[in-house]
Amino acid sequence: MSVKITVPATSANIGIGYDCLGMAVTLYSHFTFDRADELTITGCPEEFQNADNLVYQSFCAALYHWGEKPFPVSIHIDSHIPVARGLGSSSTCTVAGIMGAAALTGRIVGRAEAVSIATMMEGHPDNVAPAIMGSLVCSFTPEGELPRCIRYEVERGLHFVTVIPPYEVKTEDARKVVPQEVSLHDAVWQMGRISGLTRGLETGDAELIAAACEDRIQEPYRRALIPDYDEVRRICLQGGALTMWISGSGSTLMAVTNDGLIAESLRARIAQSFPAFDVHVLDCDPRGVRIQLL
Ligand SMILES: Nc1ncnc2c1ncn2[C@@H]1O[C@H](COP(=O)(O)OP(=O)(O)OP(=O)(O)O)[C@@H](O)[C@H]1O
Ligand SMILES: N[C@@H](CCO)C(=O)O
Repeated sequence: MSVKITVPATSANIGIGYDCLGMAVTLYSHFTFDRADELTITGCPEEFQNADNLVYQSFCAALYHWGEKPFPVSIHIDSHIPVARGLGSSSTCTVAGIMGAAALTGRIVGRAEAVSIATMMEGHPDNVAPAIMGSLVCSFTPEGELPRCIRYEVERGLHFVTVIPPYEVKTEDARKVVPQEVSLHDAVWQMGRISGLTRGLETGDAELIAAACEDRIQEPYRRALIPDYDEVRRICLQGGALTMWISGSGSTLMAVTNDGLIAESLRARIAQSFPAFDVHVLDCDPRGVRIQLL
């Protein structure tokens, strides 16, 4: 029996919600698992075709967590999510490993358990929670407890123009430029806006989305790591986008519109100005991870 696990890309932070907000989008990685005589991994760069592969590491860690011994598998990866661009490629591997292990051993896993195991592996829930649960998720972890996840529906008429530069921004480097302390004024600034943005995305309130999505914690510092940030932002906002944020730790930039034609026009305009970039019009994925028996 083969098992196919499909995991959506995720955009962490959504600008204003550093390390706590994340949204699943309609770009996917597919992972096919089979029991085998020895470990084989195909479909990914050669550097990842070994036992250190994050999917296999996560597969083994999940089995250990359930008190079971790892066993050899063949894993085939068919990923449409670029690596180290701020679209949660590592989370797709983590989530796939857990769900592949569960499916091959006939284990039923709920969202809370999957998020909690995946958060232990990833260190933070902002990508793995929406990758598992779909939609927009706000998460936090009370001291010594499991992560709590609040899931919001996202208005179906919103479109996300996803601009993927050909260069990486390493999460480690992007975290170094974020100041460790914020002023009380900026903390208040963020709190009001995070509530405004989640409600805006839920209801599709264009004015609220545009007004609320202005981050003071990370984006003012991280924009300098993305050489084309200013020009892409100028094109998007002048072209009618409601807002634009850095997806995860970058380098991907994501603009929001409630007008499908503006989304298509922006995609074409950016593709024309930046021929080396990949540009997609994505929607919010409401389902999260899927399991298929082949
Ligand atoms: N197809 C793959 N096969 C094996 N490992 C992968 C694959 N895709 C991603 N990875 C792992 O994930 C790492 C990239 O994770 P990183 O957190 O830097 O970026 P990201 O998850 O793409 O972006 P972000 O966390 O900002 O959203 C790679 O170095 C590799 O270890
Ligand atoms: N919240 C994380 C996402 C990247 O993994 C960050 O912005 O650094």
